[in-house]
Amino acid sequence: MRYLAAVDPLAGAELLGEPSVYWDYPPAQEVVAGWGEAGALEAHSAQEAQEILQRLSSASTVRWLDQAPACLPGPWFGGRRFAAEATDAGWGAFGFGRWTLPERLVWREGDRLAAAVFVPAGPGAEDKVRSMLVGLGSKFPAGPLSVRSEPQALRVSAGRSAFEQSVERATEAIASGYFQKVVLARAVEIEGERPFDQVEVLARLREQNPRCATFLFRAPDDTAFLGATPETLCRVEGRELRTEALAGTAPAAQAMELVGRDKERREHEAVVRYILEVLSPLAEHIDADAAPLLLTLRGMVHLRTGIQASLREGVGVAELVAAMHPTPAVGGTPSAVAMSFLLEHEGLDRGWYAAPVGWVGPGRAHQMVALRSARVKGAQARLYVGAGIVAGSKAEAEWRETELKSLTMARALGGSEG
Ligand SMILES: C=C(O[C@@H]1C=C(C(=O)O)C=C[C@H]1O)C(=O)O
Repeated sequence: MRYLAAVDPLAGAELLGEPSVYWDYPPAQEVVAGWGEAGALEAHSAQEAQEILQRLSSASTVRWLDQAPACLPGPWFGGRRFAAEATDAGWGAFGFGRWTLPERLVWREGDRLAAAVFVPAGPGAEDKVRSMLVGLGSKFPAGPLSVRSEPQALRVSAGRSAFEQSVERATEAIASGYFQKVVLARAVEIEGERPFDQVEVLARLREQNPRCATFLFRAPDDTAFLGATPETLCRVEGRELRTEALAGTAPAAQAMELVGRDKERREHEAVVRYILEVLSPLAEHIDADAAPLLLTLRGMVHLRTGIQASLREGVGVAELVAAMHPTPAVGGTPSAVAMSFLLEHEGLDRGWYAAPVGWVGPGRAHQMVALRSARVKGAQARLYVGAGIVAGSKAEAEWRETELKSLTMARALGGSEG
């Protein structure tokens, strides 16, 4: 690795083109961009995904020529599907799960940027790494990325009546006692006047959503999955775990009422209870906030309960993801019944939406729940949004909530500041 005289990993796009991965989470000062692919691991099932996470988090998969960096976010980046059943060919290249080791990686370390280059081991590898690193250092743009393009008009299509019908079906099933909560999602098809400039979309997402993780993962067919999500599934540092329950939503103007609303409190409590329950066999000690606080985002607020734990020996990101996903913030309660309801009635292949995405390295990992996100190829974007349904949910209000959530991506895709 070497340090760069530069300030913004994303500015590397001016030299290297669209990145293959991007991850920017200001609350933990994780900012990293990657180009190319020195290695990739693909999972075909939840079991294989777990094995890959286990392997990437237990021992170093790379050999550093000099000192290993202390707080690199990565070096592996990827995600997995929400559920196994795949019906949308647009997700095909992402596989069930996929993790990549970029060829070039640039990240923030304190107030500096660091860079690393990875190549497959073999004769001449060391020389290649050193010369690529020198090349990267001498050409990497020094300033921040400048956003240039004009806002563009978007053509948007979404199926309101189908969504509202599913909400009604869900509230009936809840009233009949089949389950207590289910999170219903829908897709919004968006077409731009010209191909989306993914780098600019990322730049706007990070600027407009400083409390979220702005992310991008690129599949081998060049389809990108990107977004700005507020929800951490698990952040692991050795034996220390940080997680959260994030559920219950209101427009920003109704922030003060949200804490007292019964329906939103029930939606939220379902998530807190579930997380505490699944963590209990995995942790020596768990600490949860006594009551939810407001998490304020652009235009909306959520109820958030912060949860920390000391993990038992041998428990890492792989065991956590296997136990926690899907939480009732994106699935439902009881989980298995809600998941089969989704399979039957949601009529949507969520792909990587609402599933764990993030980075992983030896003993450290950060997995977030991929919300407020879209699959983008050329001028086409397929955006995903959902809302928690409990007893008392009204179809129209849930529709409005998903509309509100869709603005995070729509604003960034259209280039508007609003
Ligand atoms: C499902 C989404 O968000 C989730 C559902 C929420 C809710 O129902 O209140 C709030 C935050 C997220 O846990 C989404 O953004 O698509």
